[in-house]
Amino acid sequence: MSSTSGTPRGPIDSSRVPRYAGPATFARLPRLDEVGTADVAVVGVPFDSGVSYRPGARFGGNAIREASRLLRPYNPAQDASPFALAQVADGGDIAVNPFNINEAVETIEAAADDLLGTGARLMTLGGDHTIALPLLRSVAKKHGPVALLHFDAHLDTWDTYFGAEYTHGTPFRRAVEEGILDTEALSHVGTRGPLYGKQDLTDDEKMGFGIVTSADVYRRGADEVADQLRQRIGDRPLYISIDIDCLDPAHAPGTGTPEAGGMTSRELLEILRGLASCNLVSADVVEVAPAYDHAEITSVAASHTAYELTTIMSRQIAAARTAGA
Ligand SMILES: N=C(N)NCCCC(=O)O
Ligand SMILES: [Zn+2]
Ligand SMILES: [Zn+2]
Repeated sequence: MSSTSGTPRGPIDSSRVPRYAGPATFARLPRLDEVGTADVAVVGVPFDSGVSYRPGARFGGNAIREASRLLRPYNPAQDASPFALAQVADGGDIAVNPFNINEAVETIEAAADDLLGTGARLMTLGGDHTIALPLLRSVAKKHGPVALLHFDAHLDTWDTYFGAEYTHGTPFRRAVEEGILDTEALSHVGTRGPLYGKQDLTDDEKMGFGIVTSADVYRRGADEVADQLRQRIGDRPLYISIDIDCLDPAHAPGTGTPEAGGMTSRELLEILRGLASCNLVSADVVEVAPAYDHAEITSVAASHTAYELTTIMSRQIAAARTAGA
């Protein structure tokens, strides 16, 4: 059955089947092959060959799925039941070559093309931040250059590492060079930590990015930051890329390049809720490296982050359907 028409199939009922039983899918949702097509496809990309420090984000997607067993069907913060409003399904993993970054980038783009071609929006679970480039390429083929909200401790607009163009520190410079971002609406949020030089900031600004540092979030508060971001984005098609290291290492220790002084998970979730009216076409949550995690702190934060993003998309899909009906 194609579930984009008819009643969406929701998560396994945790009052009947204990939530710790059985194989993990995101939020205990059905697999994509069980429902045919989905409005939102949650997909893993187990790839971390683009990292500059600690490896391990290839295991991030499955760690987020495991942690997401505790998510419940109603989201009070957005007053919505995301899995009833739209068909959300777990599309499994995009299997990519760990020994050839260029090939991996091509494979991710092709797989994203296929999924977006079915009409689904993507909620991608990384993987390291390299994967944002092929995902953005694919989204831009469908929507044209997109607005980007990039939550991260890092700029990720550096040029190359050891001569490599495709790494987790360089996806957004490549994306600007390729013309797949709307340079009127680019923001980093949560930025902090030492840089290679002041030029990093000058280059970044020239590419069109605005910066909301983690200290700005602390000083101005989540609501004001969300208002400012919303104004900049307007009704443009929006892609949100969330590097879990935007959070303080206290809130997300399980990541590859941790930086002190980050946002709290409460701040991140609140900013996202403040963006609920934006036209979110796809999103990713990347850089969860479970080997450095403790008590699933990081993967729980990442699962709630993906839940808020999924809720935003589901609400918009339902609203568009009502408007079109
Ligand atoms: N995208 C992430 N997580 N990190 C980028 C850090 C690049 C560097 O080592 O300078
Ligand atoms: Zn980062
Ligand atoms: Zn990053």
